[in-house]
Amino acid sequence: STGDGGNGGGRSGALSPTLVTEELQKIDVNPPKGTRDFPPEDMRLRNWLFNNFREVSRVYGFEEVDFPVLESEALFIRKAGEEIRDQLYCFEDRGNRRVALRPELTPSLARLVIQKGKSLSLPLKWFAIGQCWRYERMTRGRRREHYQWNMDIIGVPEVTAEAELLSSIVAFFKRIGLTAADVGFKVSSRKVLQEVLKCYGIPENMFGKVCIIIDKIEKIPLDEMKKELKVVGVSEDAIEEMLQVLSVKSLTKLEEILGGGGEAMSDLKQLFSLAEKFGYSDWIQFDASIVRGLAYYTGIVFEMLFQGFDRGGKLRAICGGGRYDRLLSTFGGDDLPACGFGFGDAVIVELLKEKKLLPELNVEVENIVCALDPDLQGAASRVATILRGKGQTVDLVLENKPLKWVFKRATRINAQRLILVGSSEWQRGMVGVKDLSSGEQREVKLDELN
Ligand SMILES: Nc1ccc(Br)nc1
Repeated sequence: STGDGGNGGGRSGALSPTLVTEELQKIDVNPPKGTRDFPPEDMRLRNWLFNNFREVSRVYGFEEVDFPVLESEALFIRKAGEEIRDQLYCFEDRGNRRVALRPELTPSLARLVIQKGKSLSLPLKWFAIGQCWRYERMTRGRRREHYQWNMDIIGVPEVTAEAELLSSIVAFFKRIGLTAADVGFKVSSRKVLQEVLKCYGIPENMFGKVCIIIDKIEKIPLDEMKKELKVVGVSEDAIEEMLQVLSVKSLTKLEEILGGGGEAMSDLKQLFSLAEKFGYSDWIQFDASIVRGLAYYTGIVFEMLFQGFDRGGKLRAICGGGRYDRLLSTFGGDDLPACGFGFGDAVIVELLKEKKLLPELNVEVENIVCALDPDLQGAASRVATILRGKGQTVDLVLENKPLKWVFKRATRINAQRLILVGSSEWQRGMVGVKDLSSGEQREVKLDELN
């Protein structure tokens, strides 16, 4: 530090009375409610997870992007009643601007695409890993931040985009040891319900309202739900058929109800056919019920959509995504076909714990270098620099410590070799090298050290 020894440098020198008072107040050393620290052992797991996200994104030819965690609040204020709006982590900054910590990444991506406009050559295949926020009353004790991996394809109207994204998530699951027996994807299309509603003359602008009511299917008695649907103008027959469709778990059955001519059926058939070619048919199933939560839980209205789930049925959705062709125009841009998913860092870790698939990630270093007396600290620094120049990891002992302490540290940091810089050896251009697994000890010429 180039601290001037003043109060700011935290070094010796007269402390002003205010600092003395402030210094004495004990601060809360825990992170803010709903947030996490990542000490080394947790950071190793997070890096392992994110490196898998990144490796899949790289192999699929996606480019990494990022955006500010702080955005204008207006980016996330869409239709009223959306859960994401109620939980927005928003405030007024010192310039009296309404800002918010991003609750999701897709609106920022849409903003950047609009900003870049015609300068972008389509299709875009972008990925991001970013921290997202929500402000929930802590009564529910849930987290207020998580990290999300997003992959988005902009400019491809065909179902091939959805198929490609699903393939990338399957590739990720396989990389971390999960199989189709552990997880799957429920796939559907909002067009399924739309076609049913259309048959009964329900206008498309009613879709959101109907979804919100249908989403209560497991929370309120059926006749209560039917009553609410009737209030918004859905007939008894339409309700019966909708409920029948919502329980359908196979494309064949769906075709019997909808007939083969509609867009929903052709989209879904194409997706399932592509899944077979990609080799992940075992991972996906049709499930109209996921359409229920469309209208509000993410704010982005998906056309075709998918949701990764654990087959044990104990956990919340692992990931979710789909097509959102109309998002850009909600921000005043020209619409472009868009498709993407979000994958949080919490549920997947819970699942890996349950499956005993969490990796053993120990700290390890190749060398610990120690001067045997204070006059050789410079020599030890030189040895460390030589090894580091060869790309080796080195923990350099920075203080005059007894050997017992050095061995203890070597064990704790899982060092493979101990390099001892002693006076007589150094005179002869040598250092002591001890292999900490075999115990073998030898002298090595400095210029032969590798
Ligand atoms: N959207 C969102 C943000 C933060 C958390 Br934790 N969960 C969901």
